[in-house]
Amino acid sequence: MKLDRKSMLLYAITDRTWLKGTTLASQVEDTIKGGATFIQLREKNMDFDEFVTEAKVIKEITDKYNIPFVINDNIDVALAVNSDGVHVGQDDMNAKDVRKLIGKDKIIGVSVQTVEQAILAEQNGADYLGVGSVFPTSTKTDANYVSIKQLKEISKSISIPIVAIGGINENNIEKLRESGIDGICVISAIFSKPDILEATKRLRKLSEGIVDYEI
Ligand SMILES: Cc1ncc(COP(=O)(O)OP(=O)(O)O)c(N)n1
Ligand SMILES: Cc1nc(C(=O)O)sc1CCOP(=O)(O)O
Repeated sequence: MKLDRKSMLLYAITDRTWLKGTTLASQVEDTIKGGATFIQLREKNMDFDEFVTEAKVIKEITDKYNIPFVINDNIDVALAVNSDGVHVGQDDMNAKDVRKLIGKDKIIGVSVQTVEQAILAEQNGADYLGVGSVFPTSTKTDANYVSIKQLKEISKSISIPIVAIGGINENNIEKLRESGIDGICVISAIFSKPDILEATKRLRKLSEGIVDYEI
């Protein structure tokens, strides 16, 4: 799948913390109906078989709506379900080695916190970058803070699309205007909400207002 910059607009990462009797699949479908443009399946405590089973279910939904779907960290799961790609962090395999495993047509996203990491990730063949944490977050306890100034420097230093991540919500998204990002990436601002579809709709409208390309 070729990555369209506009598909970065509202990037949702899954989290089962707030399932509240429903399924992750129905939550993912709600967020897509509300306007999410990209889905990442992030599972930190799941064995391979269960992860693959879950990923297949989510992929059916993202395929139905033609939304890019990547797997967090686990390249074997990405290969097993033929996801559109993978997202890796600084402590994971680098993009060059990931590319050798998943092939030239897949999407590789890389998390970065510095200009140096961003330039290297682009040189290594990353298709997009996730930059954060731009605000305090309780979703990822080991996240490193990246200022808006650093975010702007990173966006100026590379030509691949970037999303900001970490603690972004309806009240602070405006601070990301003119930071050079192609979209926002959120977990709790969508999945912790009682009405995921409506929360996504509001974030979608707000994210359309802060990016500098035509929707
Ligand atoms: C789009 C996006 N950006 C950043 C991250 C964080 O990735 P990483 O640093 O590997 O941390 P974990 O998500 O693995 O805890 C991400 N997942 N997605
Ligand atoms: C998964 C993740 N990565 C981050 C990074 O800084 O790289 S922050 C983060 C958590 C994002 O969740 P929320 O939108 O609930 O703050």
